Amino acid sequence: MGNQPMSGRDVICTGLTKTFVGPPAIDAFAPTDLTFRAGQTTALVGPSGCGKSTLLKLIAGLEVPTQGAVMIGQETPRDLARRGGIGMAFQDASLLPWRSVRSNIALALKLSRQPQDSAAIDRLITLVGLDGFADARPAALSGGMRQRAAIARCLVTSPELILLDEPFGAVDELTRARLGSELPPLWRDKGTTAILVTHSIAEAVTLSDRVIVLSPRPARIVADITVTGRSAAEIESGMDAVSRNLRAAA
Ligand SMILES: Nc1ncnc2c1ncn2[C@@H]1O[C@H](COP(=O)(O)OP(=O)(O)OP(=O)(O)O)[C@@H](O)[C@H]1O
Repeated sequence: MGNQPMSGRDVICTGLTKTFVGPPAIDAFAPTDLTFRAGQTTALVGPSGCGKSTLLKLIAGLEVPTQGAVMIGQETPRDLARRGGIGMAFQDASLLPWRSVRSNIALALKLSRQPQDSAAIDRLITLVGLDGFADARPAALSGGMRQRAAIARCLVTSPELILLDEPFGAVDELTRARLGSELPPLWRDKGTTAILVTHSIAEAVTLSDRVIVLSPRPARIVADITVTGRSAAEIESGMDAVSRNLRAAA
């Protein structure tokens, strides 16, 4: 958490499509225009297999669109990722198995050419509830602990854009609730743009400013819901709108 984030810019998807050539050939999306606003947290929800993770990977620069483009200002995702501007925590956590938790997090700083900041690393390790496991290797952690280490790794560089795929999928309910309330302010306060994929309607609404509901594959946007606030009534009304639209799209 050493550096200030790069100035926030919208993430703009224009005419995006993705077809996996197969066999079988799979159209993951209908042509999609979508702008993720700088500094906002947006959740993507939709039925299993509709293309949420594919969209996240296109925005990460890990997949190449069949048509269309993703741009962040004048930069492609690959440009931004190359200079450490994208933090990712994907389902498989992808920590380096031979490195400890601390050293995996430190590596993210090194790769984005930022100074090592052991106090910031320790603070994040505490925040994600991994005190006592800083020197443990990933194999000695549970799936949920690995996910939390990946989230700490993704936040340590203060990237302009963070991408979270089922960030709390393997985490128990209590930890999920704690992380859900303690982590988002960390990126919100820095003006970070965040995009997350989740199957949990409650998680989508409580973590985000906006929820995009996608149809079954090939995914198209069926609803774009603004979460108006964090009061119980506002959260419930957001959850109601998301679940109504999910049912209607099914
Ligand atoms: N590398 C790939 N090669 C071929 N097909 C793929 C590939 N990645 C994803 N797909 C297909 O694209 C479709 C969308 O997959 P994706 O993982 O994006 O869905 P999702 O909405 O994230 O699903 P879930 O909610 O189950 O994680 C699926 O039919 C999947 O089989």
